[in-house]
Amino acid sequence: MLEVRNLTKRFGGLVAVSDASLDVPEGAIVGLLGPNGAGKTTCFTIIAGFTRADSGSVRLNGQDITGMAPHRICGLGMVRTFQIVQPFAGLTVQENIAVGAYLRHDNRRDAMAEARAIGKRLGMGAMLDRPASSLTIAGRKRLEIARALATGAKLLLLDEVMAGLIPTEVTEIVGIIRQIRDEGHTFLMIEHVMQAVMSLAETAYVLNYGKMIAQGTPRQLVRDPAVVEAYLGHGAAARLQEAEHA
Ligand SMILES: Nc1ncnc2c1ncn2[C@@H]1O[C@H](COP(=O)(O)OP(=O)(O)OP(=O)(O)O)[C@@H](O)[C@H]1O
Repeated sequence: MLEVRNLTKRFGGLVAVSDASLDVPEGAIVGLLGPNGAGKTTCFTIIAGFTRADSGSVRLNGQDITGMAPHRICGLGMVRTFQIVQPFAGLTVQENIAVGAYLRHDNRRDAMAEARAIGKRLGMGAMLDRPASSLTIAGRKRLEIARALATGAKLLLLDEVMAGLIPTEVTEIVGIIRQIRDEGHTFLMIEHVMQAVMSLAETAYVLNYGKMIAQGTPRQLVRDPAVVEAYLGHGAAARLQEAEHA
């Protein structure tokens, strides 16, 4: 469904993303992992059309969307969420979700009806008429997913939707993502919460200093010495093995 090939993005002298490629098959949940500053969010901003890459290409359902504007990409069925969730504080939760729905509905009544249905599906029924400013972090993360879903996009790029949540809230969002996938959606997700990655992603990619250093099942990746060293530093894999055998 999504084919990303050889993306490179420089900020001055810093190569934030370097020749990175990945694939997301339809119906999959794919993880994008890596330590802080590895280039994950920059990859998302390029894929979703918010930044232009210096080189490389992005194809969605076979169509070349490289350099296309975010709203056009969204219209073709792919949308991203943001790590720092910023709802329209003066609008209700339902009105915030409706902002996404206006992409495919040109009148308020239909957009609001769609927003209500999606909010209920995501367990937000009791919050719909409250101002978005009253939501907890967990509520805001749900709202972010709801707003993305309301656009009608089938491929969702989730940027750290579990960050800042307590374990029971993580479990709830994991359940919601699984439910949305079963209803016919596909996910590429940046995630640091390993409990969520382990239980959701069938496959994941690991970025380090902008380069894709590994791909595999989450279980394979946590045992991959290159991945362990990317997170814990040079020599960490050997030290961990020694400690295990001591
Ligand atoms: N607009 C920008 N201008 C200059 N440097 C940038 C810009 N955006 C990102 N960077 C740099 O590019 C590198 C990759 O950043 P990015 O936010 O993509 O990493 P990340 O893997 O998403 O990190 P995190 O897990 O901390 O969110 C970092 O060194 C960052 O400081």
